[in-house]
Amino acid sequence: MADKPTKGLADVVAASTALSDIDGKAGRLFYRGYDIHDLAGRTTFEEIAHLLQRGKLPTHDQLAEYGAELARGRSLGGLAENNVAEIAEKQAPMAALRTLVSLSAADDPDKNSNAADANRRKAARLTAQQPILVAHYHAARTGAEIPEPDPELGIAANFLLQITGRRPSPRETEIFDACLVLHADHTMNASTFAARVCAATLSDMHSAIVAAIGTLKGPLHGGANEQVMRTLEALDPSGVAQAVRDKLAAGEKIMGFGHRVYKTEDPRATHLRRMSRELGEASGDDTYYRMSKEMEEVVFAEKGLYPNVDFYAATVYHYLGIPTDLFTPVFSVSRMSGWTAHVIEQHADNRLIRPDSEYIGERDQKWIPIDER
Ligand SMILES: CC(=O)SCCNC(=O)CCNC(=O)[C@H](O)C(C)(C)COP(=O)(O)OP(=O)(O)OC[C@H]1O[C@@H](n2cnc3c(N)ncnc32)[C@H](O)[C@@H]1OP(=O)(O)O
Ligand SMILES: O=C([O-])CC(=O)C(=O)O
Repeated sequence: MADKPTKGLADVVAASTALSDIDGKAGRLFYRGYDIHDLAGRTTFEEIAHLLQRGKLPTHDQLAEYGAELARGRSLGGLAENNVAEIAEKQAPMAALRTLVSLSAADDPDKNSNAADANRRKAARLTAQQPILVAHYHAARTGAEIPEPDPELGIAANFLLQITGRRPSPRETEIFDACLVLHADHTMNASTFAARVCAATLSDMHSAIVAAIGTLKGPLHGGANEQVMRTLEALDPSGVAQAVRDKLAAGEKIMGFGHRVYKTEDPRATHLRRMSRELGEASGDDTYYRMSKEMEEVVFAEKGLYPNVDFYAATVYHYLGIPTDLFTPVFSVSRMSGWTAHVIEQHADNRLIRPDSEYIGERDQKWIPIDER
């Protein structure tokens, strides 16, 4: 046993996985051995969810079958559906999703089983339901009519349709699909680790996903994409460089920069930067893209830090018309495919995850009766 803990478990190998792999020095990411650069823009999110949850990139027939399973699985359980309005009144989006997924467990036909086939079915249902939960939440708080999912469209296009009320263009769909592909899995990130710790007690998949959602929510993890947009909105476009230098000088962290594993450019940021630029230019006002580029240059010059996946995702989502407080929920729509695959993997070859701790408190304390303390 190591004598000293590694703060934040940095560099500790906490699990074996066949799902994703990162080369942090070279800036490379693989899903089941496929380079993310070969997948983004060429495969749909549904294909990636199939790859992660079912082990292989699907054939046309397998994809049609999986797509039908997703379509059947997206109806929300009565408990979640009947309570979404009150939840939307009282909870911010990520807290609401945590609650709604917990409620949806009650209506899942496989809720009492961790068997492999039950887990596979639950993984598909959770993946299908997450975008619908976000859309229902958004409709409940805005009072908007939620368009029915179009059976001709995939998860990416249907999500944009339901959130914006407008049918996305083919290029917008392609870009958003690529975003979902890019966020699907990422080795032992904090939310996935939380899911695996929960699953390793032989608790059920919904409980593990609730743990994961609560973990993704934090601004040091998935919550950073929303904070990136809030930072951009608060900055004066003509004073970006100085404002960033001032924040750094004051010891503030700049959201969307830095990563535990990547020591060079995050390969996903390369795609997201390009997409942000394209959408910004197409919108006729690429101010936020240009501000982001300037921030990137200053943060690199001052701290040698690279943008992570959350940085350019923020402006991409903004240009796609997604409300800022739904950016982290969008992350959860994608990462659901990876989380559920990790729960399947954990249950298939399980051992309780229970690390040790270093005791740093007082020792040899003398007990004193309460009246004498
Ligand atoms: C999907 C994702 O989860 S991607 C990450 C999303 N999170 C963010 O964008 C939040 C901002 N970034 C960060 O807080 C960190 O870089 C993390 C959480 C991503 C990684 O954290 P760690 O590996 O623990 O690195 P840690 O926070 O210890 O940073 C190391 C050093 O770099 C500095 N640093 C790291 N990130 C940043 C940042 N974004 N801005 C300014 N300084 C930073 C730290 O202050 C620290 O400096 P010090 O050694 O002088 O104290
Ligand atoms: O891997 C991490 O630490 C954070 C994460 O989820 C990602 O970058 O996608």
